[in-house]
Amino acid sequence: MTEPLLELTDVTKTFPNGTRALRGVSLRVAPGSVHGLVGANGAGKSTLIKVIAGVHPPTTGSLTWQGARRSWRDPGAARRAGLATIHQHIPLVETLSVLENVFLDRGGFRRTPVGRREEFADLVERLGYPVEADVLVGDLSIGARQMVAILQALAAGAELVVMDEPTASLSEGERRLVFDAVRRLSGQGTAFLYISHFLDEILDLTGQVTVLRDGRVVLDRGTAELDEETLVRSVSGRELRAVESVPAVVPDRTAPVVLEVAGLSSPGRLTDVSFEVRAGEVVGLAGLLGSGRSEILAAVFGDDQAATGTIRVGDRPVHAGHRRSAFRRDRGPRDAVDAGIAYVPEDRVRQGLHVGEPVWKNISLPYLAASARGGVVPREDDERAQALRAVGDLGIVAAGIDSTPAELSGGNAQKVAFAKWLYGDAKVWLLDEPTAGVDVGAKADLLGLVRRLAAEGKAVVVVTSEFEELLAVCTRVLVVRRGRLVAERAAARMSEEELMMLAQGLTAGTVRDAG
Ligand SMILES: Nc1ncnc2c1ncn2[C@@H]1O[C@H](COP(=O)(O)OP(=O)(O)OP(=O)(O)O)[C@@H](O)[C@H]1O
Repeated sequence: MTEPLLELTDVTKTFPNGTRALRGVSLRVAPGSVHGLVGANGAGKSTLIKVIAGVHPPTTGSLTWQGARRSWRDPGAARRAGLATIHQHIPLVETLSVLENVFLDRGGFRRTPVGRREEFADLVERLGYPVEADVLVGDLSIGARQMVAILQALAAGAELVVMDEPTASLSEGERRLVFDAVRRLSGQGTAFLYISHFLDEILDLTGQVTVLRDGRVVLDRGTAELDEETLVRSVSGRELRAVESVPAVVPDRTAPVVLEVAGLSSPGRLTDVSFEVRAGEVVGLAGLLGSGRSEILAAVFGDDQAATGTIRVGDRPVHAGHRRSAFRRDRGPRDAVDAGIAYVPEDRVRQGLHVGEPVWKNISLPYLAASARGGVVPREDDERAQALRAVGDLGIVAAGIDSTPAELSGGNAQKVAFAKWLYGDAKVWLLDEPTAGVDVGAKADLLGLVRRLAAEGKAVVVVTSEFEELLAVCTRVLVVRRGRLVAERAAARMSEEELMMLAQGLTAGTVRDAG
């Protein structure tokens, strides 16, 4: 190997609560390489990149950057030395333009110097993806924001770009754009440390892979010598059952309709969306990012004040009877929960977790509310037992159920937010990107869980960007485009390619025009 750009030697990190997140990690990243970093939820990936980026000082061990031993005083020091980190939630300023965001680090963004436009044009040329300088970042798709974040890294002179799950909520097309950009830039000499739970991406994109498990490197190998099976085994430490091996639910066409949505509209978002879900059905909403698929779930849950239309759970109307608008934010979600709807939003960690409360309380909150409505106040012992069960069912890695979500890895916090709804008495489940951010083992567990819910007679609606997953877990798929339902298929009779075409509106002959 040529002289590494970055070298970590025997790095350990112990948090104040005693968690040993890194237990002697060594890693070498070559200049201009694309280096994959993978591992199960809680394996230590985020902690490692925080050490690299100067957010956490290592407890012991050393970091060598461009041949010199360094210890970053703060993240600014790492950035100035040529190390950029792009996190999943990209901290761009929505009210500023692309140009202003790209040069944010240099300040003075209210008056954009003329030279910056030329520099911007050069950066865009290097990236090989057309991004307009004057568009507001708030108006961009997540994929385009990734591109802006990459431009920002280039503008800061980054030689190593650390990308933390860059494609987690991207559509297939957007993923390809990110891949192309990474390949192109690495060809020009920029190195990437690429973190992803999508092992096919890792195999496709990287030249070298490091696998972490329980804070240790368990595999470090050239990608050409790896296959998916080896990688899966190394990440999860076990043989995985494929999702397909969980028996699929065969829908019963005579089963009662549990959820009925009729004429659901919301100005600028949704137009006349109508569908039914029977007991035991898993219905998938497929569409590109921004198609309105998540908005449908939010509106059904009552989280869209402008929405109109009729929603029923069994015979019970939901969100009815308000004069000004059928859906009032203050009443909507409560009425939905009372009617038996559980909603796991995409951004569940921010929307669904109380970060200051321990894990066991987070898991028991809806259960507590339901029990209290029934006149029974659960004992703390019961709530703790419930939480322990959830930790076992979902394989949540935490020091204990008294940890707070802030002390958990991203994927494990996702699982806590999910677990929160598991033991309630919901009849309808609305799941937005249920497997986002979770590792390959937990993904299979969660999908198995969705099937179990259906087998218990629940009505489930799932939104996911991963079409393969959608087809594996759903009985029926509705395709959403520009806020309308444009096609419906039995999942068993549909291929991923067809789904992709429909979502993009490419088969005009078979799809009603979405207008
Ligand atoms: N601030 C913290 N305080 C205490 N423990 C922490 C803290 N941050 C992370 N941990 C613990 O360190 C371990 C590694 O977490 P880390 O976030 O690095 O995992 P990860 O591999 O990035 O997981 P994911 O794929 O879920 O993002 C976990 O056991 C986690 O609970």
